[in-house]
Amino acid sequence: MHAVGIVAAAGSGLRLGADRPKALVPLGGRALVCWAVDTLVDGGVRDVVVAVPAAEHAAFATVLPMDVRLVAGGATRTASVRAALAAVGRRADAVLVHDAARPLTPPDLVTRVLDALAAGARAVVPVLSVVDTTVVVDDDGVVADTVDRAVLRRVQTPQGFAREALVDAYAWLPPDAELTDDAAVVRAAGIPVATVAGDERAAKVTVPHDLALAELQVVR
Ligand SMILES: Nc1ccn([C@@H]2O[C@H](COP(=O)(O)OP(=O)(O)OP(=O)(O)O)[C@@H](O)[C@H]2O)c(=O)n1
Ligand SMILES: C[C@](O)(CO)[C@H](O)COP(=O)(O)O
Repeated sequence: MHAVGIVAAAGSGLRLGADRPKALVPLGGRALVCWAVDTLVDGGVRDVVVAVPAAEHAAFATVLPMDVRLVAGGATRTASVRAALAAVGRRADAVLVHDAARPLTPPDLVTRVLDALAAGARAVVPVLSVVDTTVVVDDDGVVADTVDRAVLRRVQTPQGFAREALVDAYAWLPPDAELTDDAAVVRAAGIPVATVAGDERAAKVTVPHDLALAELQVVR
């Protein structure tokens, strides 16, 4: 199977509040985006396209290896992945979409996703169970209900797709649509999404505390 990786790295990182785009923020001395690319490459996905903020192409080109292709991302994650997908050639059977914001994702998660695709899944996401009691809160901040968490899962990346399924789903999606992940795009297009076990180490760096935790994992 020939798999191409897409790294969504064009976000600004408002919630992190750093002095540069989140994907360029250092972790253990290396930009988050470099960790994300390494995860894909170490997991066996050597052809990688990275969606970067249009104005930051040069800065990303400086930190990333020469053979990684850069494309200008969009205003939303959906638009960024759409732009990167346009750069994926027809020779690819599979596409793995990963967040730059998940720097410590172990390569064996990539392997699990690839294995599920090789076994016939057209779309696959890594998921984790919900470990806390989970409630619905009304507009006044009052608990309205307790949810049956046994059926809930937290969704991570990399998410894997048969290339044609992902291309067809994005072609079907209205141009200005914004969904939080790519599994939602293919599901909206009617394609079933399988799951594999996620990994807590694939946690997303969203707020400053997440980066501090990631630094603790890097400095052993
Ligand atoms: N226009 C965008 C927005 C997000 N992303 C990417 O999607 C991933 C997940 O998004 P998130 O963690 O929410 O990143 P940001 O959008 O940068 O964060 P914030 O919402 O705090 O600004 C990140 O790797 C981010 O770079 C992207 O490629 N293009
Ligand atoms: C793609 C993703 O990381 C899967 O969990 C997530 O949906 C990104 O969402 P965010 O709210 O933009 O961080």
